[in-house]
Order: sequence, then structure tokens, then C-alpha cells
Amino acid sequence: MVSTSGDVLAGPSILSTFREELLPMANIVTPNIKEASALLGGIRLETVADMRNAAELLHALGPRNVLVKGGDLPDSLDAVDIFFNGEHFYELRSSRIKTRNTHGTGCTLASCIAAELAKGSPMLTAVRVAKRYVETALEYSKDILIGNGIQGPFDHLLRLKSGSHSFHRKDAFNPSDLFLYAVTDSGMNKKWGRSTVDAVAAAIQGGATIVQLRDKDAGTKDFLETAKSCLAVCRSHGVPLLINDCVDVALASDADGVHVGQSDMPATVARTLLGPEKIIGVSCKTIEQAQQAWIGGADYIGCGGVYSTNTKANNPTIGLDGLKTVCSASKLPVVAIGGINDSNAGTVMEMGVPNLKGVAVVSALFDRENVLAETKKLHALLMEASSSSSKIQ
Ligand SMILES: Cc1ncc(COP(=O)(O)OP(=O)(O)O)c(N)n1
Ligand SMILES: Cc1ncsc1CCOP(=O)(O)O
Repeated sequence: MVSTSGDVLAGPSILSTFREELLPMANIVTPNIKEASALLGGIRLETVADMRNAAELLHALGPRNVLVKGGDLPDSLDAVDIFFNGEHFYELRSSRIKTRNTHGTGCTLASCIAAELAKGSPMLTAVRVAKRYVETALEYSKDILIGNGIQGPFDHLLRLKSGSHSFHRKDAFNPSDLFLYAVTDSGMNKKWGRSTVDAVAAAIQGGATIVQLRDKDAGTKDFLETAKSCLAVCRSHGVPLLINDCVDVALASDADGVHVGQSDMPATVARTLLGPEKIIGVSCKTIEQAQQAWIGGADYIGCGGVYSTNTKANNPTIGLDGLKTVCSASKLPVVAIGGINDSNAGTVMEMGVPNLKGVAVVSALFDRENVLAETKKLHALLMEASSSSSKIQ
């Protein structure tokens, strides 16, 4: 209806047909901000909260799912889209790519969603994969010069040209992926009678935005097998998978990166082994450790334990004050960890401290009977908390 360049492609005369005939038939509708506003009688859409409201109002017009695209949202560093399936909201973030070559992104996104659905993907997965494709294609073609218009087209054939066989793979770390960080525990999953792979699939389905495979008991061979199986699940959903501690397993499985602690391989050595594109996270409790992680080439820090936990023995807590201190001084994005669950995640996120991008949780997701339901609950709560702290990070 309204292109990325602002051109009106469908005038007001057909708005009522859109609303009354097309939307009730649609499986998903994917308006940008201007289109959502036009469909809703010209309402103002200026914040993520406005986008959630618009998604709900559009859903009431009949489509089964709504994706309000926030690429044009003023003042946001990331591109934030709101997905609503009538039950839950999902805030899907991606890095804003500086380029004039954005012509056709909306059509491409919708076509890619349709193609993923045809392949049998669930709707949220299809949307995530499509977003990742568009983001990767924009990055790939951001500098091409073609034609004379203000906006250039982007290049859909990157996969063939770059020789890459997996465009789901992350080539650059996106800090917004730290929003809901699921850290597995094989003991907990075994206790509840499920495999790590099934648990990871359920967490992703529930809204986990990054996964870490943490298994303190497995031998290298079994750990590698589990990593490969989980990687297949994560890649098909466009969610990064990191390996706890074991750089060799990360390398052998081609996972997206590692998370290392203070007594593990130093970040600088891990970076040399893994190369520039893999993600490296480092556990930090102090400003000095955070500084060192940055110097060592880490991408993010895990800060905690914030609250006490039974998941990790002999791990002194730093509390909310310790978290704030490290976050404020950190040059890297931060994820809070330790004793975080649905009773305190809101408090952590509502603090709105600089650099804090999300929470990492083990037992609140995996020491539970229903991983899917727990992840959905925590995701909804984090969404609420981050929008009520009215931060667009
Ligand atoms: C995201 C995140 N933050 C911190 C940790 C803890 O890592 P570490 O200090 O290496 O302790 P173990 O997990 O190895 O027991 C983490 N795993 N993830
Ligand atoms: C691995 C780790 N590092 C610091 S606290 C912690 C455990 C977090 O587990 P839980 O989320 O169950 O408290």
C-alpha cells in the first residue's frame, strides 16, 4: 500500500476492501508503520507500544497473524517488528543496516514468509527466517550501485553469489539476540524425561532468542553430537547456538560461538581459534573483567549471578547493584544471569540500565515440566517490562 520509499501504491478508495474482504481471509498481514496507520484510520504510530496496539487492532480485523514492521520507527537503533498471533506478542529485533538499497524489502519479506510456510514451517519460524534473509541480503547488497533512483534494489541472489549454503547463519552478532537467552542443562532435561534437542526446540518455539548448550557432564563425543543436532534446529529457526566452555566442540560443530568463564579459555585465545565472525561471550562480575573481555575481543558479557541459584555451585551473587555497576561501565552488551525467573525478570529489565539487553536463564525454563509454556511466559513478561521501561535499545 505504501512503499518503503513512501510512495502510496494503493489509494484510500480500496482501504475498505482491504479491511473488509482481504484481511479476514489472510493468514498473515505484514504492514509497515505507514500502512498499519492507514488501515487503522490514520492512528499515530511512534513507539513500540503503539505498534503492539496496532497489531492487536489489526488482528481484530480478521487475519490470523500480524507483523507490524518498524523499519521506519523514529529514533530506534534496531529495526523492531511486532509479531502478534492473537495470543502472544513477539518483539523481533534486527540491526538497522545503513543503505539506500531497500527497494523491494517488504515484498521480499512477505514472499519469503510464504515460501517458508510452504516448506511446512510454523508461522513464527517463517517470519524469523524471512527477517534473517532480508537482513542478510540488505547487508550483502548495501553498497551496490545500480540504476538512477533515490533507492536501489537489493540483491536476492546473495546465496548463489557468496557461495554460502546457509543464509540462516549469523555473520555478525546482533546484541538484541540476548533478549531471552536459554542456557540448557542436560541433568534438568533428563529429569523431566526429554532430550536436550527437544528442550531447545520448545524454548525456541516459546520465544528464546539465543541458545547456549551447557552440559557439565557429557564427554566430548556426546557433546558434539548434541551440538550438531541442536544446531540443525537453531539454524532452521534463525536462532544462534553457542557452546559453553568447549571451543573445540564449537569449532567441530560449526556452532555460532562460545560462552567462556573466567577460568576457561581467555576470550583473546578463543577469538584467534574461532576467527572474527563467531560470537564470544564472557562471564564477568566486575568492571575490570568486563574491560578485559572487551580488550580480548568478546561480543557480549554474561553478568551475575544476580540472584542466588542452585544451578551453579560456589557462585557469589552480585545483586542488582553489581549488575548496574558492570552494565554502566561495559563497552559490550550485557545479559544478566543467575536466579532469574518470572518473579524477578521484570525487575531486572525495568531497571533500564545501559547495555543490558536481556536475561539468561537455566532452571526457569529447563527445570520445569513445560519448556514451551515457561518460555512463552517469560518472553511475554520481558516484552512487557522492556516496553514499560519505554526503552528502544
Ligand atoms: C550467558 C552466560 N553467562 C554466564 C555464564 C556462566 O559461565 P561460567 O562462568 O563459565 O560458568 P559455567 O556456565 O561454565 O558453569 C554462562 N554459562 N552463560
Ligand atoms: C551458569 C551460571 N552462571 C552464573 S549464575 C548461573 C546459573 C544460572 O542458572 P539459573 O537460571 O537456573 O539460576
